[in-house]
Amino acid sequence: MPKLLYNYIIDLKYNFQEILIFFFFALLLFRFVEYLRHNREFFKKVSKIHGPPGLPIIGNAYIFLRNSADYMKTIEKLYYQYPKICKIWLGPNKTYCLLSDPEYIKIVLTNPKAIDKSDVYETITEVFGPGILTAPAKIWKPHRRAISPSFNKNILDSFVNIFAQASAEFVKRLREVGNKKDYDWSIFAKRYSLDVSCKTIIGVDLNINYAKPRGDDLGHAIEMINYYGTIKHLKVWYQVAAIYKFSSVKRIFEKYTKRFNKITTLAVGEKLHQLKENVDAVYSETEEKKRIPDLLELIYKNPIFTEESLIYEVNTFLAASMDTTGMVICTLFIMLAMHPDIQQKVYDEVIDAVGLTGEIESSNLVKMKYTERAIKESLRLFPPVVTFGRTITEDIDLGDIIIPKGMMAMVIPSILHRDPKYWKDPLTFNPDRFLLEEKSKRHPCTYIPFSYGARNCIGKYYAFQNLKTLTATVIREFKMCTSYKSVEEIEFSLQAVLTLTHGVKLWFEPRT
Ligand code: HEM
Repeated sequence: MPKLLYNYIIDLKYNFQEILIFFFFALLLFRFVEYLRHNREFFKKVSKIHGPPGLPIIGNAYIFLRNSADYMKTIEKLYYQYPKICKIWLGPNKTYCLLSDPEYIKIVLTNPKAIDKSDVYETITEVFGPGILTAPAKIWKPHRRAISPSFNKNILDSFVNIFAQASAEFVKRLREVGNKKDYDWSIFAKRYSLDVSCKTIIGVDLNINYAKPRGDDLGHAIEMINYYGTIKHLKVWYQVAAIYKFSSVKRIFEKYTKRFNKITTLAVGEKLHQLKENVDAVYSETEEKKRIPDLLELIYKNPIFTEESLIYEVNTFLAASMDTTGMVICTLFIMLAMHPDIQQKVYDEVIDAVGLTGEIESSNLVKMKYTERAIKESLRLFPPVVTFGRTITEDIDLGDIIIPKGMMAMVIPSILHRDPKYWKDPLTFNPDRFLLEEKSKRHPCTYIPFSYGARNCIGKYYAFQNLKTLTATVIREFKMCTSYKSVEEIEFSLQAVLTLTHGVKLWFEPRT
């Protein structure tokens, strides 16, 4: 090839590359300008909400390029730096407002324009399907209506028997390993919680393994899903589909998602088969009295549910109850261990209500008012659901400011519950904050461990009955001890459910 022609082709090739690059950036700029023009109204409204200055395209994402323990500190800083409401940009389609004013929180959480969940729940939906925790408003409404009657007081009180039996198993295990100081009690507590959930929700015993927690598939799968789901969400680079697609995080996450779904699909399928076979079963009066129908049995006949949607709901209940309740068990026991005087009061109340060996029933749980206040105070300092969010589907007027349609509202109970503006000596563990006369002095949205409004936690009463039963069973036989000295020492990180950074430093000494 003559040299001249060769040079000409090389030049053309490079020019062609330059032209391509030029067009690529021109297109990007054009799309960005179009995006700004199209969303002019939105940006105008958003600009009235204060927040940290953002960079073009990535907004405030640069602030969060750290690990999840630092995320909490960064968000806390923003919470106090921009009072009442703070705007946070995490890219062109991710505009959040962090709400810290209780009245704003109430307006949003009770607003029909804020029923849909925010993008924080995408990963949970991927795993568990659109159960009522994550479902969009049009599925959520009829499903919640159909499920709610099964969460009535009588039915949940009938579960106390199951909680008491499982608590006795828990205590049996404590007798064997309770004095171990380096034992991972969070796994143990979560196994207890999963065990009772399987028995009350699907009515099956999946042989949740207390003795060898890591060997049990279902519980381990949920933990892995939580862990890798959080990594996926918090590490900004995994938001780039191409990076996530080829990552080991995706591979492991999918492996455990499959494992979890295989187990629950099988269990629900078998249970539905059994229910359909026994549909005409007639029970004698005494049998009927003894029978404790599980939640699946109570809802499966409703025609709005398909077998697939029942699996989604069961998945949701298992996931929503295991880690939350498990974590409260740990933080409540740590708090009691750290405050021997309060532990003694709970012990005295339990002995008054049920004696040293009496059976625990719903009728004596009602008497445990101080224990209930201790659980509430523990939920104040350590709300297991660290954050929750809503997508705003129409503009919401907060009185002095508007949250525009398309924004996502976030609430962080773990920060709100320690805000000195609403809580005197916020880091002091004091169950008497929940005496009626004290409670009536506060705005209802200064304390929201179970959220607020139509999409609040459906399992709140269930959780209290369960926690009271377990606490009463354990405290009758053991003194709870911890090496934590103060609330300040107990750090936690921002995962789907609160996780203690330095572990659960608990052990149990038999009462003699
Ligand atoms: C102490 C334990 C618990 C805490 C702190 C807790 C907390 C919460 C919170 C904060 C929400 C709202 C999340 C949001 O707004 O996005 C929620 C929703 C939910 N929780 Fe719980 N939960 C607990 C136990 C349970 C239990 C035991 C069950 C089931 C047996 C359960 C089932 C649900 C369900 C199904 C939802 C979704 C409700 C809806 O959107 O209609 N939770 N929970």
